[in-house]
Amino acid sequence: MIFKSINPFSQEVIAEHEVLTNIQLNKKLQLSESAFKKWKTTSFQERAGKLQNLAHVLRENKGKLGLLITNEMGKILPESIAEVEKSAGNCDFYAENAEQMLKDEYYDTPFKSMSVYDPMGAVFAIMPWNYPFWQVLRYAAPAIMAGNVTLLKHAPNVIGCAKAIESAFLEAGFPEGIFQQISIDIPQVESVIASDIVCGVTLTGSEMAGSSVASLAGKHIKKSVMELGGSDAFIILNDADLEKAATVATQSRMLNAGQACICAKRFIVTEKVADEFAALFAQKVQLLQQGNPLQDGIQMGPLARLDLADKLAEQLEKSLQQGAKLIVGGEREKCNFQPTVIDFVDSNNVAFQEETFGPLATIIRAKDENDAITIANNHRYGLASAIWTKDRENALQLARKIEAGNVFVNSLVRSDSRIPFGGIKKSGYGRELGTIGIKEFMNMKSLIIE
Ligand SMILES: O=CCCC(=O)O
Repeated sequence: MIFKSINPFSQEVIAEHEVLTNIQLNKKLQLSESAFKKWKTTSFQERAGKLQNLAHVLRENKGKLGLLITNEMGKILPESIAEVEKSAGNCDFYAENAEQMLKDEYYDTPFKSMSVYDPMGAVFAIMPWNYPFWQVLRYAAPAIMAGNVTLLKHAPNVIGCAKAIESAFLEAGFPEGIFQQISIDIPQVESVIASDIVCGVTLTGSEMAGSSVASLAGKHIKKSVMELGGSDAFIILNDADLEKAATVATQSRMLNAGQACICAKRFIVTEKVADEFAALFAQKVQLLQQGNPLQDGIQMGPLARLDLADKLAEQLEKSLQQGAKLIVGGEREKCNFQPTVIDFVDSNNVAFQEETFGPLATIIRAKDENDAITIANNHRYGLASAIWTKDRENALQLARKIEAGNVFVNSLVRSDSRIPFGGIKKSGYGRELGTIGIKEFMNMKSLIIE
């Protein structure tokens, strides 16, 4: 069996990658085990030196790696290069901070008591194609700094990126087996999870993939972190700076051609300012230049695969049948989906209920502030949200009422190495990034000494 990398803009097959046989997979698992035995004994200093080398290798090659990302999944070249830089930044962050984050913790007891953090083995990662470098370095940098090793099953359409990341680790001086990419098919996933060397599973992907992988992790008593879908609310209140909100709304929905879990998907606007916001938003979305992601000046490339464009087109058609009004875009040619805005969406509409993974923005009109929060929370997902208002105090009160893992006020929702990231409800559980991110796959061992 082979996985094909297909350039979504040209539809050319750019590479073919063979799926590992079970014998080859077992060898990789054995290599993980022997690599872990040595790696867990290395000092933070040694690991940090290698991770900083990796950051350097990524930055030195950002042009070439950026081009690979764009060719495999279609995002515009500047976004691809920025993704490589952000990944390098995450390596630096954990290289600099891991030792402090994992220092022993002492307790106030009449006897001596403390907790120490031990690495546990191989973190098995199942990662998506939308940020093929960032999603990987986001979990791998902390896992490896903590003394764990890792096995990556990347999405079949970005195996070239997976191989390039593995090569970058080797070029940075990491011993073989610390980071391994494994091109495997879905039926092989359980054997990896079941393997004794695997201490846990981290998955970024769809709710359906999360549910089945989390079940397997449960069956084999392995910890899991799930970063799943989202339908983030972008709430605009009467006193918001509408011009700025519309600019950030455009960015937040359309970046990466709308293919991010944390793209704003539901624009919930209070009635008083809804017409004005809709007009500003439509104007900005209409100006976006869509086309060849390698061409200067292009702001949005194609969707990553034809089936994704088919699904979005279907969601758009249904939502219009259900009463939404098309105000911008709506056309689609192969993987190129016009940036689109629909208005007068209600909570029964498919574009409200389902995650829309592409450049389709939905405007929902709310009676007032309380209604806006109720609408935002009336959803199966709870990844992130944004609130736009000039009243910062009120914003903080409202932010506390939002059911999501992250809430941003007057700002673009984004991930940041320093800040925990993850969701609730069907958006998953566990956290990546920050201090909590590095502790997810550690044995917090308590020591009590009388
Ligand atoms: O797809 C979601 C991840 C986006 C990010 O971490 O910035």
